[in-house]
Amino acid sequence: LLPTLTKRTIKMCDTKLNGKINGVDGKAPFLIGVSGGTASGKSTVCKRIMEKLGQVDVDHTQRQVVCISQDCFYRDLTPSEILKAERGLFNFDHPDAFNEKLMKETLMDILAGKIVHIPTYDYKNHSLRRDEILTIYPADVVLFEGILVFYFPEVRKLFHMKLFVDTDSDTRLARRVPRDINERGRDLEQVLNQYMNFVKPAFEEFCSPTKKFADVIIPRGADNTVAIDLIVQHIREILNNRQRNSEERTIEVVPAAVTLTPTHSPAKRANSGGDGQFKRPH
Ligand SMILES: Nc1ncnc2c1ncn2[C@@H]1O[C@H](COP(=O)(O)OP(=O)(O)O)[C@@H](O)[C@H]1O
Ligand SMILES: O=c1ccn([C@@H]2O[C@H](COP(=O)(O)O)[C@@H](O)[C@H]2O)c(=O)[nH]1
Repeated sequence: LLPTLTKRTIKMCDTKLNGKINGVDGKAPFLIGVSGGTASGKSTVCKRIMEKLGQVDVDHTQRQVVCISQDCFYRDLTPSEILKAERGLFNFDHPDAFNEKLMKETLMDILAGKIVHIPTYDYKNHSLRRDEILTIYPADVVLFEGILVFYFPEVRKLFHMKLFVDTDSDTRLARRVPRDINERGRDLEQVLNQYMNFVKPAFEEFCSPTKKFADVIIPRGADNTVAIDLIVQHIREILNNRQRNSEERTIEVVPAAVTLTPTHSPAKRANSGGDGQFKRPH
C-alpha cells in the first residue's frame, strides 16, 4: 500500500534558518559597500536605509537588512603600537591598520549564507572587544560601511553595489570633533592632532581616490533624502525581483519521512525527467 502523500512546496535551497538561505532563497545576499571620509555620514546613511526598509525594530535574527562596520576589522595592535595609539601616534586611517584577510573571509562567508560572528570595536582602548561579539544572521541585504571598504581590490570586487558618501571636509571635521570627544573618549587637542597628522592625509591618499569605484555618489550624506530614497527604491526592486525568481524556482517534494519507490511517486512523476531526479519547473 502506498502512503497518502502530502505535497509540500519548498524553495530550492530551503534551510534551517527561517526557511531561507541568505534571506533570498538560494541566492547570495545583495552586498552594498558604503564608503566616504570620516564622519561623512556613512553610518547615518546606512541607518536611514534600514529605517526606510522597515528594519530597525525587527529582531536581529529576522532582519532582511543588516549593517556591518569596517571598524570591526581593525587588526590587533602589537604592544608598541598600543603605546603609540595611546599617544595619538598610530595611523588608524592607513590600510595597514586593517585585517584585510579577515574582512574578505567574513564577507565571503556572508555571501555563502553563513552566520558570522564579529567582535565590536572599542575606540577608547583602540582594540577589538572579543567579549562583545556581534552575530550576523543571513540577510537579504548586507551593508558594509567604512573609510576604506573600496580600497582593497579583493574586498571591493565582492560588492554588488558601491555607494560613496561625499560630505565636504569642513563639515566632516566639525562633526568628528564633538563625536570623538563625546563618544570616543578624546580631547580636542588629540582629535585635531590626529586629524592633521593622519586622518586628513590618509583620506587624500587612500579614501578619496576610491570614490571613482562608486556606482552612486551621495553628496551631503543623510541630508540627501532624494538620493537615499532612490537607493532604497533600487534595493526594493532588486529584492522583489529576487523574490519573484525564487518563487518561480519552487518545486514540490515529498516529506522526508515518506519513502517511495520512484515509479510510484505522483510527486516524482510531476517533476521528474524520468531519471528519478526532481526538476525545476520551467
Ligand atoms: N546629516 C547630518 N546632519 C547632522 N549631523 C549628522 C548628519 N549625518 C551625520 N551626523 C553626525 O555626524 C557624526 C558622524 O556621522 P556618522 O554617520 O557616524 O559618520 P561616519 O559613519 O561616516 O563616520 C555623528 O555624530 C552623526 O550623528
Ligand atoms: O582606535 C581607533 C580606531 C579608529 N579611529 C578613527 O576612526 C575613523 C573611522 O571611523 P568613522 O566612523 O568612519 O569616522 C578613522 O578616521 C580613524 O581615525 C580612531 O580614532 N581610533
